[in-house]
Amino acid sequence: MASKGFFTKSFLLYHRILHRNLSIGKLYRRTLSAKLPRYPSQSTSPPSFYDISNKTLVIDMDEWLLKSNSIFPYFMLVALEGGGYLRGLLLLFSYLFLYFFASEELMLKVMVMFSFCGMKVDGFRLDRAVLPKYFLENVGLEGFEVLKKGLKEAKGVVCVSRRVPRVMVDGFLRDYMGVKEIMGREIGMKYGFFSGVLMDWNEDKLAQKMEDVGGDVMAFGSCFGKYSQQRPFTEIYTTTEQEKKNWNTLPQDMYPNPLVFHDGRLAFTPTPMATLAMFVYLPLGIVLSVLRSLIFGLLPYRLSIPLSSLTGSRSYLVGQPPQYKTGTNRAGGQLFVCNHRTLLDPIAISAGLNRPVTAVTYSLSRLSEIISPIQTARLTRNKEEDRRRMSTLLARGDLVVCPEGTTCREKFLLRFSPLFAELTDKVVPVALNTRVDMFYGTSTSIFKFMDPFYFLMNPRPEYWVEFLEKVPTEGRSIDVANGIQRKIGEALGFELTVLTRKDKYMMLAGNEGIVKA
Ligand SMILES: O=P(O)(O)OC[C@H](O)CO
Repeated sequence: MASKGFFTKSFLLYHRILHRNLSIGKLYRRTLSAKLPRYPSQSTSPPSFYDISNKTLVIDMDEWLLKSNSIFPYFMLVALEGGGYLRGLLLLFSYLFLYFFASEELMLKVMVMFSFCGMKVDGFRLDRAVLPKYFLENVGLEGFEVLKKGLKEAKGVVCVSRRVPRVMVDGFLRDYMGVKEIMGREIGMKYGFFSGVLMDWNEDKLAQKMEDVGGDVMAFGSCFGKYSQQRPFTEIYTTTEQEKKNWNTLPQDMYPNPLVFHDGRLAFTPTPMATLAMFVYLPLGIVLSVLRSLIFGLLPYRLSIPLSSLTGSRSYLVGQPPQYKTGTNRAGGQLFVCNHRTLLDPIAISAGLNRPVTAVTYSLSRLSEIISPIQTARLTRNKEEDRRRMSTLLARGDLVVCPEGTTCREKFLLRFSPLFAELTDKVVPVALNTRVDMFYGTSTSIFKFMDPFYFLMNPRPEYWVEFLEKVPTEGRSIDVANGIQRKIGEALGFELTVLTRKDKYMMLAGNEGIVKA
């Protein structure tokens, strides 16, 4: 009897909490939007946005900066990239289940729980390595203009994330938007792990922060309760999701800091439906990946290229591959110098030439070496030793070198290490590009050996190979290397940088990317 009473009470309590979450949460949002003045979406700047030198801007990231209010994809990225497929699947099912009856707050708490519970705090880098790309792709130009003006002219700018926890937005706001004052909800931690419990929003902390920064406060996106009651804001601007649909997306060339590096396997925004589609496709993707690996590993190119195109992959050869001819070089073979998109670059070049080549690498897993259809040789990062190894290989036949030393996913070229220019009289620059639609075939994680399989797991992976005019290697090797970087950059329309492998690994993985020889 007692237990029956207990269950009845528990059920009623559960029902009351659910009902409160369900109705109050939604009502609050409606009242909030209805009360506040709207920022007309067709206007390029808010009405009295002239002199803001004595003002503090409080910008709600979710409501004002981002175009779409849907935050599920960011949690799915954390779950999949930080936890794995099982965690992703749990998050997806719980979301789909709760979608029809839970309040926004309840959904948020569940998403945080499934994405973070048990994840290590130390070394959590998803906010810097993975999430910024997706936030950037969702920034509305109109909202961004306000932030940009604020950062340039206002007394202070505080960016607030009321829904997405601070630990997820910090890297994006700090590294890519240039915001220094960031406030968001915290996630509980215990013994160095995230507990997955989402803490309540701390209005007092925000009020204190605004007091510290000083000046009149202008709010964008949402009203900030306590503070505005004590000291009314000078202006409040809000907008609706419907209005934001008409906003423009921030173009890539307007990113305050360019997105050169990012990590993570997913190459699409994991909305609930897109994630579901990926899970359904996954078994077929694995079969395709194995099949394509076997095709390229066992068959000659004249058969493997048409056969793999039957499986959906595409390769394009632009320009005429150089004729097989030795003599002009001091060494025996030709030296092909390419930009680096994936581990499969040398194979793509070999297929374009329709003859075997040797590839030099810095960090190839044993598995990749074993299954590689072309010969590979390791470099050591010791200049003299690498020069000796490359010269020996070049004397034996054609050699492919990727002087960037690491892959780059975006339209940028990293610094070209000049050692290759000291080996031979002429080199053949090769411009490479790839396209993936579901998974990236590169990573900085410990599962790097899976990189080529992920590339081949895409429904329609694509490779472009363009052989450029031979270039003489006269003059200083660094000038030759820069000249070839420029030529490849022009061919691809990519931007040149002086960034290195070390820069990439420091940013994405927190190490220098050094692999034992
Ligand atoms: O895995 P990445 O992107 O560091 O590139 C690996 C290169 O192939 C090293 O030679």
